[in-house]
Amino acid sequence: MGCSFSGLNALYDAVNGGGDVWINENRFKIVRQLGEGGFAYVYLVKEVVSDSSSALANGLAKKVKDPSHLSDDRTYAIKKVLIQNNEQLDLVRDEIRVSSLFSHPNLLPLLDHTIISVKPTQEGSWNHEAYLLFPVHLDGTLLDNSKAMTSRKEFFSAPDVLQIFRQEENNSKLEELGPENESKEVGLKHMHNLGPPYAHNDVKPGNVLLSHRKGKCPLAILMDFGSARPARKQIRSRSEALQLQEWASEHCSAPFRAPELWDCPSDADIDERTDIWSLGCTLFAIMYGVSPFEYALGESGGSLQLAIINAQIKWPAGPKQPYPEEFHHFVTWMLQPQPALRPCIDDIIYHVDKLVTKFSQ
Ligand SMILES: Nc1ncnc2c1ncn2[C@@H]1O[C@H](COP(=O)(O)OP(=O)(O)OP(=O)(O)O)[C@@H](O)[C@H]1O
Repeated sequence: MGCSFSGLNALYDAVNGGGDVWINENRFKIVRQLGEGGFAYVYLVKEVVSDSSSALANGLAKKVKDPSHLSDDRTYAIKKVLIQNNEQLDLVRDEIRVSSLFSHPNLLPLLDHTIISVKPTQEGSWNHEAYLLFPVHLDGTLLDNSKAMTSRKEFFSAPDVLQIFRQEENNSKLEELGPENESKEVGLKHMHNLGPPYAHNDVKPGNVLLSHRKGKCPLAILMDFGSARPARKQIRSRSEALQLQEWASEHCSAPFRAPELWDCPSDADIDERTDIWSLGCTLFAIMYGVSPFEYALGESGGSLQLAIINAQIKWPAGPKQPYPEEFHHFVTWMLQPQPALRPCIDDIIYHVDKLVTKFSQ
């Protein structure tokens, strides 16, 4: 993936003037900041078109393959990534390359991107900025939503937990798209079933955007493919194991990180079930607002790594349990510390469908 330098000066001047951002031939006005990450800022933007009557036929519409990704009011999200060295540049290029592999209603699509050089660093090498354009979802992440619930001492209802997790309703849309999309699947299954299978590697409530819909359960959209990689790795030496652990410590959020990524044996077959562990932690967090291991350590603290390696799970006690025992068993099943015994995404979908039948009536 090469850098695009089109519109370089216009883009640089506009951004520094605090006004518009150009991504290739399209111009966007920054409305406000939506969030920020490690080296990134995310803005709500509005596409600027010269002739508003033909807005949806021009500009971005010419660029975006799937018209359902275009917004009626021309608002989008732009993620601006600050790049200081070649390693960071490679990471952004990976994020762009990997994002273009997926097309699924539960995976946030990358609509367009540009990488520009901005100014030389003191050492004389160039700094870059990447601008990534996405559909915008203004109802916050699953983390924002579950934190708000927890602070009000409220819980998602049992059927809502299952619907958010399963996303079945949304996927009936897939069946309308044609036979190749006929199987009811969630976004993660789409990634795990690619050839080769990809792992997201950072499944957590902060990486799931929610979009509320009238009379339906919220649409959950997995984002942030910066850490997604081919999932299957054969580890055959101590140094390969340490390399994997080091990579995971930088890319996989600690409270949601699978045990084999904390303490990898020198002879191990790693696969996409690292994501199933994170999915189990995410389901716990939909119910109780935090990862199970942060919950188990509580205020007294302790080693997160040990709690995870020992699969030390604790359930909220009390006479009024918001969720049936089956939900706890389901989470415990996903949090199987031995990866070879952990279920895969097809098992999860089969099981959650049984729970939906039982608890969503
Ligand atoms: N498409 C979007 N629509 C609405 N808000 C968004 C969108 N993308 C990102 N955000 C907001 O911006 C925040 C940061 O985005 P993102 O997680 O992609 O950045 P990051 O640098 O990869 O973060 P991290 O360092 O946590 O991995 C999100 O938590 C979310 O609140």
